[in-house]
Amino acid sequence: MAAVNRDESDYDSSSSITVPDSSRSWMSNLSFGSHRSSISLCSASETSFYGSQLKPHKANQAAWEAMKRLRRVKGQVGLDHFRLLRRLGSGDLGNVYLCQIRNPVVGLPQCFYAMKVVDREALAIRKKLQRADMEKEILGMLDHPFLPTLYAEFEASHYSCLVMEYCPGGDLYAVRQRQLGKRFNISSAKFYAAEILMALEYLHMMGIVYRDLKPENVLVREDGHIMLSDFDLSFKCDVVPELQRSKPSSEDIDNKFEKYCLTPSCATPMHPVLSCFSSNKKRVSTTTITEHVDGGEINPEMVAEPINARSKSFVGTHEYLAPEVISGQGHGSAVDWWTLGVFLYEMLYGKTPFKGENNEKTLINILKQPLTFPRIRFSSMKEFEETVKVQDLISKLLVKNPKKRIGSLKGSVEIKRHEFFKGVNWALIRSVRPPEVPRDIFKMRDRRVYLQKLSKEERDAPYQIPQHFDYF
Ligand SMILES: Nc1ncnc2c1ncn2[C@@H]1O[C@H](COP(=O)(O)OP(=O)(O)OP(=O)(O)O)[C@@H](O)[C@H]1O
Repeated sequence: MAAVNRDESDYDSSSSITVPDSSRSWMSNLSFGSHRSSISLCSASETSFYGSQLKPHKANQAAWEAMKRLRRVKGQVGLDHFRLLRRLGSGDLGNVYLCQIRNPVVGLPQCFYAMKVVDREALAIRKKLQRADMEKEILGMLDHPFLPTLYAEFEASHYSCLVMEYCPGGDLYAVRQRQLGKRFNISSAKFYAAEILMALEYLHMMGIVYRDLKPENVLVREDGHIMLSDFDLSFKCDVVPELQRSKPSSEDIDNKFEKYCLTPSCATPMHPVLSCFSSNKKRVSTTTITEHVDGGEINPEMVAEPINARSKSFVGTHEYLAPEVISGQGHGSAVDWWTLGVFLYEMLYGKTPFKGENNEKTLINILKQPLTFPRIRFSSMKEFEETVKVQDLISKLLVKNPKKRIGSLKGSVEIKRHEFFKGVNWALIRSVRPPEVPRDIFKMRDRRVYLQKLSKEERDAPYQIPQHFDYF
């Protein structure tokens, strides 16, 4: 997702430390069609539809039902079935539009969707097509309340279109700017961190390392709960379930790490993001079930962590890069726990922990500078106690050595057990009232603007791909 005033990088690493040119940014403004005079008016064709797969958590949702009915009636879902209302934002890969189904399904409320439109020709020239394809593949796999649902995907001319859930609450970077002192209070930060932790846990279980956690990529849904977005920097590997009967020693883990981490295809530098994407059975990652003997009782515990998945790509946002990404030594799922630490820090203190005067200094700080926290005044004993706990968690997440970082052995389970999250009802968190619910704003502003009735002519007119995708 496009960041506001935040420098980002997508440099491929070599095995040495690379300090990229601070002026380079991967938020270049791709404007569809601005460089081409015409686009052929071929009809949109649906390449595949993930709706045919089960998305159990969406079973009763109107937006999902409307899409299923559309597919049933039309056979295929394509661009001409949607009305694009406005551009929601743009990123390195494409533009995202707010849209609705052109002829609403009788009996169902008219729903909004977000459509990500990617110009495949332009991306091919920029050698970023594989990223877009990976994002599409990952989105198609997801079925989780805090992750995007891909309702439909199709191609229209040389554009690739992904129809997803629309999040009217903006991103957490923007939400933070509205808070008093541009900082969240501890309980709000805990809520958002807990939901993100659940989303990361699910991704890791699926063998996906997210790699791009930052407030700009955390969108707020209509009900105030979060949705992680933007998977074009993620990497995916095979997850092989494994039953682990005893707690592994750190030596075992180190051995495993050595054994799997640098298989040739994984270690190939200059092959960004996709270096771990191909299915290579040697690059085993694990879904582990451990049994703990605690006071004579065995407490089986599900641990899913692609610990052994490795990539050497230099991707991410400078301030959020983990030390092992910068040093190019190969990284795995522990990078997501590092970014969770940076995220929590930014939520609470309104800045990231290692930011330097420029990108180069930031990277050096990440590698060398010890973690410190700003001094703050406490308004209550409870706030003091909570601060001690959250600072302890952040310190454990921001351990520079990935093998010693919390979460690197048993994944999310270790983090969920931390004192800071004590009392969080993980199973019911999606039913908890979020700190902010954008529904009211949505009702007042967006609905008035976007729920205008279409005339019959408008509804019936066939959709034509505009010369420039921005004009609609
Ligand atoms: N589901 C959504 N609901 C509302 N707005 C969205 C949604 N998805 C994306 N956006 C908006 O569109 C912008 C661009 O989206 P996104 O980050 O997915 O594009 P991208 O090309 O992958 O970006 P990046 O350069 O970060 O890789 C976001 O900043 C956000 O404002």
